[in-house]
Amino acid sequence: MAASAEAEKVVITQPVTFVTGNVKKLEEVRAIIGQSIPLRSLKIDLPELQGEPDAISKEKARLAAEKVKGPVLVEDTCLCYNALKGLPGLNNLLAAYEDKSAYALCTFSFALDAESEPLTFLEKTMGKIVPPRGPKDFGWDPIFQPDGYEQTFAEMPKEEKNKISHRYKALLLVKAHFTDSGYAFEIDDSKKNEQNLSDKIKNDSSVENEKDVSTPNKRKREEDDGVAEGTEKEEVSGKKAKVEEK
Ligand SMILES: O=c1[nH]c(=O)c2ncn([C@@H]3O[C@H](COP(=O)(O)OP(=O)(O)OP(=O)(O)O)[C@@H](O)[C@H]3O)c2[nH]1
Ligand SMILES: [Mg+2]
Repeated sequence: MAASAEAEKVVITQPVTFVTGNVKKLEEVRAIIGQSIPLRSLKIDLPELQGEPDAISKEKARLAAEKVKGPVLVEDTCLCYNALKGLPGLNNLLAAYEDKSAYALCTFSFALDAESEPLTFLEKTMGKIVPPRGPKDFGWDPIFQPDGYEQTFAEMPKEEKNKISHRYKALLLVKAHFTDSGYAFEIDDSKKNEQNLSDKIKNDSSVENEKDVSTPNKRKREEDDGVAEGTEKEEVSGKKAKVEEK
């Protein structure tokens, strides 16, 4: 168990593990959260789930908490087109529609442990789809221009995107929850400097490296997102990995 209830406060004895395979996301989450929540990261394979964003996110958090055996944060983001009734879709599908408005939807879920009901935090940033402008190193950033701005997310300095993005707004809710919840982090000195859970990962089959089980499409997306093989060694070391038992 990562946490135990004590009168009003909940003691958390290990950093929150942000489970993601996306290095660009991780960079932004780290920049936005700063030192406000003790955080480490882990890339593990979780099934691609179908359904409503909050239900998908909760289930993803539950599965992640089972594997990590401690508090986890997970995130899913999609670009939703109003012309397609909020459905995520491909950019060229939108060419047939006059309405280019869209929103970036970001859903975080936090689970204290595998037994606790995950909490979900959802936010959006409104904007429109434009022909690509700016660096192409993060997903759809070049084609999304937020309302009130002349630049696409890709053209903006990172600090600017991180002040207005879907991810920033959703993380504000996460941070507010941590402030209000009475969580008390009491982390061993040995765990304090642990940036990535991979520091503690050993060879085993219970947590697979995502790269081993990627489908070709997922691998293509990972390459687009800059997390293809060899670019994220600090996140997961070894072919197969296991979270060390507490
Ligand atoms: O231009 C972008 N700006 C963003 O701010 C952003 N956030 C996510 N994405 C992309 O949307 C797809 C599904 O995202 P997604 O939430 O399923 O992520 P993922 O599967 O890559 O990682 P994870 O689920 O392991 O955390 C992936 O291609 C992500 O790269 C973004 N693209
Ligand atoms: Mg995903």
